[in-house]
Amino acid sequence: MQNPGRSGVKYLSQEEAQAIDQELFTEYKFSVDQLMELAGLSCATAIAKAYPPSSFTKSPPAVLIVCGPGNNGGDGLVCARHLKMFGYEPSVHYPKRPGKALFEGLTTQCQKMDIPFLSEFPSEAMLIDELYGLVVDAIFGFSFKGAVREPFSSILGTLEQVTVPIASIDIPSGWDVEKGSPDGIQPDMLVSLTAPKKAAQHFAGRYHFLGGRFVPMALQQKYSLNLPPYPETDCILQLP
Ligand SMILES: NC(=O)C1=CN([C@@H]2O[C@H](COP(=O)(O)OP(=O)(O)OC[C@H]3O[C@@H](n4cnc5c(N)ncnc54)[C@H](O)[C@@H]3O)[C@@H](O)[C@H]2O)[C@H](O)CC1
Ligand SMILES: [K+]
Repeated sequence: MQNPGRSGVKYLSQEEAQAIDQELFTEYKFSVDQLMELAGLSCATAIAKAYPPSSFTKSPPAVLIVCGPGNNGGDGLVCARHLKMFGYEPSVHYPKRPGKALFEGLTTQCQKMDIPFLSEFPSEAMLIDELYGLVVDAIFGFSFKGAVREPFSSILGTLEQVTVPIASIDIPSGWDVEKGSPDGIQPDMLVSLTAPKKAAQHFAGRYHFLGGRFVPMALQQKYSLNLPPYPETDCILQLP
């Protein structure tokens, strides 16, 4: 059944998001690193559009990127690398690292670009507000389920109190993928990848972007995604 949002675009259930993801890999033969690169680049591009370095009150424009244990965290690492290329000063916190070559490679790339990895998460929201102009939430994506486990419950508790804007990749972390979470973090930006998930209907921040311009038309049609056209060669588009 279609579930069109304000722009006519379909909002996906958790099951649909995972099915499309699987089909991209098994039927369409994309590799995870290919799509992750495009996803992370989309997020960095959306950030650069909404929060250009000149809009930061401090120079250099410092960004804290919090990465989780799955592919959403991988998108965060790619995003950090592109933000550095775009002139930002990213720092990464990556407390639960999967022992897989893909993530180890992305971590090394960041380290070799002098992106610091913080071993401790700043315990006070005030400290984050002082040191950074933006937080990127790359903790959980569409596979999140149940109550948040440590260390991410403490991290999200702190992020609920920060006053600098939060940019969430794909889903605001800690939110139920379909129902959202009124008490959770309230990001200022959401970059929905492939298509927005149902939780995005509860997003109340200023910037909602669609990114991940990699879904072949046949797959878009199969799932009735009804995606608006991306402008020219852009990898992102802003949703109303
Ligand atoms: N097709 C696309 O659009 C693409 C999207 N990408 C990104 O990938 C994520 C989905 O990645 P996945 O690895 O399936 O899952 P998550 O990152 O959401 O997290 C899984 C990870 O988290 C752990 N976990 C789950 N629930 C909890 C909990 N309650 N507490 C603590 N930990 C939890 C779980 O054990 C796993 O370790 C998608 O959203 C996009 O961001 C791809 O990059 C490209 C294709
Ligand atoms: K997220």
